[in-house]
Amino acid sequence: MPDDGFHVFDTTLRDGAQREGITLTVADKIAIARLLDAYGVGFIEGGWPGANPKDTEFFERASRELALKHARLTAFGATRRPGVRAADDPQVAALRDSGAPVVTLVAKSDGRHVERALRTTGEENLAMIADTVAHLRAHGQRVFVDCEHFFDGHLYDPGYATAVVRTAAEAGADVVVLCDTNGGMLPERIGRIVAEVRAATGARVGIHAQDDSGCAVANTLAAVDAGATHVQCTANGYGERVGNADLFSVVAALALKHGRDVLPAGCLAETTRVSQAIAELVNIAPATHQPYVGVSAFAHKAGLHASAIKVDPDLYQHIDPALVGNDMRMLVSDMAGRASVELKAKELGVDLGGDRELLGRVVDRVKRMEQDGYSFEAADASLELLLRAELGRPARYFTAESWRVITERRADGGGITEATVKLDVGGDRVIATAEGNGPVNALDRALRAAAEGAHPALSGFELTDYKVRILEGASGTDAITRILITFGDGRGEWTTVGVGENVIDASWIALEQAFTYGLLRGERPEG
Ligand SMILES: CC(=O)SCCNC(=O)CCNC(=O)[C@H](O)C(C)(C)COP(=O)(O)OP(=O)(O)OC[C@H]1O[C@@H](n2cnc3c(N)ncnc32)[C@H](O)[C@@H]1OP(=O)(O)O
Ligand SMILES: CC(=O)C(=O)O
Repeated sequence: MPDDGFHVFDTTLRDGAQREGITLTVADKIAIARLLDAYGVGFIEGGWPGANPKDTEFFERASRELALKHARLTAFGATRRPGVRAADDPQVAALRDSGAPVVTLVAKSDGRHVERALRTTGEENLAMIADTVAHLRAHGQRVFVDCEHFFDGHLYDPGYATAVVRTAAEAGADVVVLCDTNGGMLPERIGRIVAEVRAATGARVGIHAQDDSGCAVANTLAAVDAGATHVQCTANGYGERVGNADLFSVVAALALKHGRDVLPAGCLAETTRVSQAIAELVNIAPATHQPYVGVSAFAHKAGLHASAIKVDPDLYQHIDPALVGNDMRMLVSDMAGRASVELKAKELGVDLGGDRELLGRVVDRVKRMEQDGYSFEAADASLELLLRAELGRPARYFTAESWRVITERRADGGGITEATVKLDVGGDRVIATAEGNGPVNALDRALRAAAEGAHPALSGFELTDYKVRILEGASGTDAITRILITFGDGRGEWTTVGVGENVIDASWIALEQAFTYGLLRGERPEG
């Protein structure tokens, strides 16, 4: 269990929810809080009680429903309004009565904001901070103070910004968090100011970095290097405008590069799973290129990289992906060499026996096909069929003699699409015709009708994705079309690629391969 000497503070449910496109229900918040708690963060900022009914309800339900194992629930809100006592300010009362053992208070620390946004004096702002901290402390709550616009404020008037930190600490704030609210700072300046503030005040200092200059993670780590012992982050970097410091990058860097025990034992390996689960809950597709957790974070495409990775994966990876629950992936494309193909074949469970001549043939074929418009990066199933064919062991459950599609449109707007396929299935010539709502649907049905008798597993295959990409767009309707088709069978999914001068040709190739590959994988033992 990480000790209280270093805080991983998550604000996904508060600052993360300020991202455009995220709208969380109370149930979403509870589910995310459970994931973060199991992941082992020290604090979960749940929202701003009193600011909206949802956040108020979250805190009511959290006290009853969330039995947090690692994290302490934290309520966020502002210092009292100017000219009122903290005890008489209804929004301070909402924080006090939220049931949260910890409160994070946002306070102004930039003189310009005090004068122009709060419309009060520097002195009154200091009194607002001191009163509010003392009031909540007197009610037994632990208090952190988020100094909004701290770094800009420090550049404008270092004396006043430092006085804010000193006031908060002297009033009983446990941690004074220096915020790069506008996100424009760079790491060197963050490190220097954090060190100066610590030396001047002796306060325990935290960091909250927005990502507007693309430096939130670097700024967080620079602050830690300069002595900050509390890091505020959000899952996948969600947050206001472009976002916050990504929790997963920060935690992985602290654990794996700084050697700090920031999570309970065993939790770091859950990083990728937790990142993806939260992405699902907020309904934003996981960022494929996110450091540490993205599906491409350890995907290797260049042939030279693969040839070194074959000797030792560490030669082209900054960490072992398993440490954060991710996997290395090999991509085969026109940038591949023999080593890429060899490693990819291993990943797919196809033994090429280290045959250099065979590997060279596969590389040449892939490169030629990619030149013609194919892309194997996202179509492992097509690549595996190609490897098997080159090995002289093609997967073949049926052979197409011909296919035909007719689409009829009537003047009244009605119409029909009909496909006929002629197959050789185990030596029998089978002809089947089917109707569909479009050419691909009709071909899909006709193919099943022809082959299902011999291969009943086909009935369990379901099309889950169909992507069309027009290549060489300049040639208009003469363009080449690339189709990626994904099928599933309840146990998993697979993707095939087809290329052709028309969309139906390309779709047929991808469809035929998808059915073939589905039957092939059905022969393998579960898992
Ligand atoms: C940097 C950050 O991301 S901080 C997080 C900010 N999060 C949010 O704003 C989301 C939730 N906010 C809300 O629901 C609303 O803004 C509320 C309920 C908090 C306030 O709503 P309203 O009372 O209608 O005020 P409004 O939003 O227009 O303005 C904010 C007020 O808070 C005051 N204020 C701003 N910062 C502070 C502070 N640190 N201490 C005290 N008061 C503050 C402003 O001066 C302004 O006062 P005014 O109403 O006298 O002009
Ligand atoms: C507190 C906060 O979210 C900020 O200053 O950016």
